[in-house]
Amino acid sequence: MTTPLLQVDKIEVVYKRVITAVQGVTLSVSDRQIVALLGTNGAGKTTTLRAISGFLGIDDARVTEGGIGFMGVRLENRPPHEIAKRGLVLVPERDKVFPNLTVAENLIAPVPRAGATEQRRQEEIVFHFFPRLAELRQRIGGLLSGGERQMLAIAAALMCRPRLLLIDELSLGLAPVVVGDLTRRLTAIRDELGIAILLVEQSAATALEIADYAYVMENGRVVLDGDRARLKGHQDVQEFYLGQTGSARRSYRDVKQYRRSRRWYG
Ligand SMILES: Nc1ncnc2c1ncn2[C@@H]1O[C@H](COP(=O)(O)OP(=O)(O)OP(=O)(O)O)[C@@H](O)[C@H]1O
Repeated sequence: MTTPLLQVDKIEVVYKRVITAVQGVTLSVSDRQIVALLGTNGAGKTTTLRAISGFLGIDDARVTEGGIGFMGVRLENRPPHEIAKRGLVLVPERDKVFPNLTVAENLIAPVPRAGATEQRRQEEIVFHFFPRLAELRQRIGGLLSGGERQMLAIAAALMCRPRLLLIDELSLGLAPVVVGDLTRRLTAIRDELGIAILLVEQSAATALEIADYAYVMENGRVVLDGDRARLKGHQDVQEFYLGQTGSARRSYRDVKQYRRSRRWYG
């Protein structure tokens, strides 16, 4: 069996020394794989992504148990710039682009020390996947639509030549047609550049369109995982995350508690 690119092993994350947000989370991403992290509000998805990308410190949080390995190197509690330098780049949920910089300036902002030739070469690659951004080169970030902003954020991350792209909430606030367009481009980026992607999503329907494998989190733990086919066919996922209700209406809580006790103890 090949070693995964990213291996998160039983991590616990604690905010402000008292609030445990993530407990015993184990997940892995292999080379060229698209993996989704699903779950409702407060499940611990963003915290997990921040733990992987090193952005816990700004919220006074730490990985207090377990470990995070990336290409054989332990990265838990390392600073974000060190993690990014190793090829693990985050597209955050908020503050994705610099509103006062143009698209072109936003693109070179993450790689200020790269030479002009290298910057142009990377820009060409980025414009191949997002031709719309080439048309918008001189537009300032603050005037872009939500979809264009998401494109620019992914493009700026690509300028750093990542091995693994971490995307927090790809679809949030975007129209389905825009999301469909973005997911097709992400698949192309994976196929053509061989970049692996870890995607945090509240919309299971979006994530399961493109993910090879997915984990479902609840209350800081992974409660379910499997390949796309398994999760799409799983009754809990269909009912509570894909919104396909069965004939008998049951309460979310009752069904979940019954299933979970069956899964864990039965
Ligand atoms: N800065 C913080 N300080 C204290 N607790 C926090 C902080 N950020 C998140 N938490 C707590 O950690 C838990 C997990 O939150 P997290 O944001 O990781 O969930 P999520 O699955 O990403 O949800 P959402 O989709 O709403 O962002 C929640 O209980 C939340 O209250």
